[in-house]
Amino acid sequence: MRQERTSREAVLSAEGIGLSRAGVTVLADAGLTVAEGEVVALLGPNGAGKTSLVECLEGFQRPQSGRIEVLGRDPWRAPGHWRARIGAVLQDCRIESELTVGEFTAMTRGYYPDPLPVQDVLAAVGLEGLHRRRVAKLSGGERRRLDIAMALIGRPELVFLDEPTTGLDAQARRDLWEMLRSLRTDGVAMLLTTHLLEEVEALADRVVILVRGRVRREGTVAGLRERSGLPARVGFLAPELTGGARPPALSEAEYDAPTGRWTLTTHDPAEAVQRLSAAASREGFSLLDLAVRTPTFEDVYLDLLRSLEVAPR
Ligand SMILES: Nc1ncnc2c1ncn2[C@@H]1O[C@H](COP(=O)(O)OP(=O)(O)OP(=O)(O)O)[C@@H](O)[C@H]1O
Repeated sequence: MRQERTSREAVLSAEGIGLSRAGVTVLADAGLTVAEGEVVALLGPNGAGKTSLVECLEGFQRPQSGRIEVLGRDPWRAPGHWRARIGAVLQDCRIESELTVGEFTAMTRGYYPDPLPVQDVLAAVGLEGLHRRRVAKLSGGERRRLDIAMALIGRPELVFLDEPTTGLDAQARRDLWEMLRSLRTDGVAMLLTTHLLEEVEALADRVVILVRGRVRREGTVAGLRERSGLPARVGFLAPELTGGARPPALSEAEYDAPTGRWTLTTHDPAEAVQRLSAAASREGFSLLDLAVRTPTFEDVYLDLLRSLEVAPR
């Protein structure tokens, strides 16, 4: 497997991680690295072992085998001041408290040696107007923003983000991505676990794909897309052609009778469009609503999973 590496210093590295629970192999020889200022997305189907791997990296689970180093320490044995250098947005951390947002934030600041000012951290997640609101009264999306604020309040060098934008509306999600990108520019490393492939495209420098406890693919979004070899699709309407007798240029095209739409599958969409235009003027048919659809990262990921799930380990 080709790996795209960075020359920046690794803040997190793990190799050969093996973990079994109740006689079930959850992780087998899993490993990954995250460098300073790098966002790595950990992807995989439900039950692949993502949360278990992240819990090992956070020091909440102890693997039976392998080596982990996070900010220079083994997370399982690391002291309390190590934890203050790390932020975590857990899948289900929904804070419950009778305190107000401002009081809760001020209290959390007390756990860190050099925390952000209350106003700054609340403004960063768009909660500055809710300073006096009780935490228990926040909406789902507002609580998620508070989870994120608490993960960032200690100026972490590394942040674990487990489905960070769950429950956020479209604008809040985009605002959070923007904020995470600026943290990355400041050198903060992030390990992102998500099922939202749009989020991966927006944030991740590198993607690690875990299937049945093993890392099966690693690379950039662009690199994985390039290696996928998936074709593009060129679609159009040609009202003069009803799918019966077809010009030679459309011999390989699919025709969908209900919509009247033709689709050509090709690895060279520019050439296909040129060939179609030439055929259309030669044979006298129109090319309406012409659209070229290149594979999305979701197409690439699903295709990869299909090939990995059927392939032997
Ligand atoms: N304590 C445990 N006892 C038994 N099985 C466990 C235990 N913890 C995890 N597992 C199993 O290990 C596998 C990996 O679980 P994990 O939660 O790490 O997956 P995941 O990739 O995070 O899944 P999801 O995307 O659904 O959150 C699952 O099949 C799960 O049932």
